[in-house]
Amino acid sequence: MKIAVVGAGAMGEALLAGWIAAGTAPADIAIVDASEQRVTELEERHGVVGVDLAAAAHAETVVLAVKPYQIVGVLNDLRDELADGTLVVSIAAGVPLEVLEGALPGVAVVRVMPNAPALVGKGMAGIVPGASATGEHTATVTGLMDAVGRSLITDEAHLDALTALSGSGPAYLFYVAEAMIEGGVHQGLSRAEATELVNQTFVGSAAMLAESGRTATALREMVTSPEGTTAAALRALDDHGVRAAFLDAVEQCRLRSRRMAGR
Ligand SMILES: NC(=O)C1=CN([C@@H]2O[C@H](COP(=O)(O)OP(=O)(O)OC[C@H]3O[C@@H](n4cnc5c(N)ncnc54)[C@H](OP(=O)(O)O)[C@@H]3O)[C@@H](O)[C@H]2O)C=CC1
Ligand SMILES: O=C(O)[C@@H]1CCC=N1
Repeated sequence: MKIAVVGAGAMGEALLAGWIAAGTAPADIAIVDASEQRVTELEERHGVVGVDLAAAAHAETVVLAVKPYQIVGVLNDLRDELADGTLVVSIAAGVPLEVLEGALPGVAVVRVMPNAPALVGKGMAGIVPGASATGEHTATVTGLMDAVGRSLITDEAHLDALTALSGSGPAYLFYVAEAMIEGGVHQGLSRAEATELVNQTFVGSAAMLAESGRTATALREMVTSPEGTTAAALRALDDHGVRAAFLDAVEQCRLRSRRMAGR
């Protein structure tokens, strides 16, 4: 078994589905979850194999995808079961290497902050290798994350801020999409029409950010005709302090990530 995902919730499923879409055989992926029903659901949906933690501990790479407050319990259960040479990856927000490595002395550990678009091969992940992780371990993790999007090797000191942009960021964008759809409904469009208009506007705008080689500012200016409709809309967003709200949201997210670790 190549990969074991411990905690097959929203992000665990996004990663394993992304890996399968990228060519990993489902039989090479094992899952462990507190809920038997969830295991059966994912076995049926993806063809992966449900195992217990002792079996998962013999995978080449064990990905810990439980909630942050559940990690320590899992680490304690895992410690005596881990096979020699197993690489442990934690995707838990806010749980520092100090805690992970303290619970698994001598084990190669890598911290990763992935994001939900890994599900569709467009993820963005931050990677922080622990003290016992070799270049080969880091390359393994980079390979796993690049298979479902892109990755960046960073310092642990920057991981809370990275979480506040790419980790939680998809939720901010879905929130903006929801609000725009609501705006369209308020202006008389059907919900289906508004949804199609907004979803495709996100797809097109994201493609421009990715492919045009231009900055967000240049692209925003391109849409904003002098004395035009967009300028009127952006003025309303500024009047409502939307930019400041985003600055604060990113800060609150970073602080929450820090607080989760008790730092
Ligand atoms: N959601 C996201 O977009 C992202 C999440 N993350 C990180 O991923 C982790 C998981 O988040 P998310 O997927 O949203 O959370 P979920 O609650 O959806 O997933 C966690 C899963 O782990 C299960 N679980 C709990 N305890 C155990 C255990 N002892 N052994 C095995 N499975 C267990 C849970 O079961 P039950 O519900 O029954 O407790 C649940 O199915 C978090 O640490 C989060 O910080 C990182 C980046 C992005
Ligand atoms: O909301 C959370 O805590 C997780 C971590 C990053 C995205 N979701």
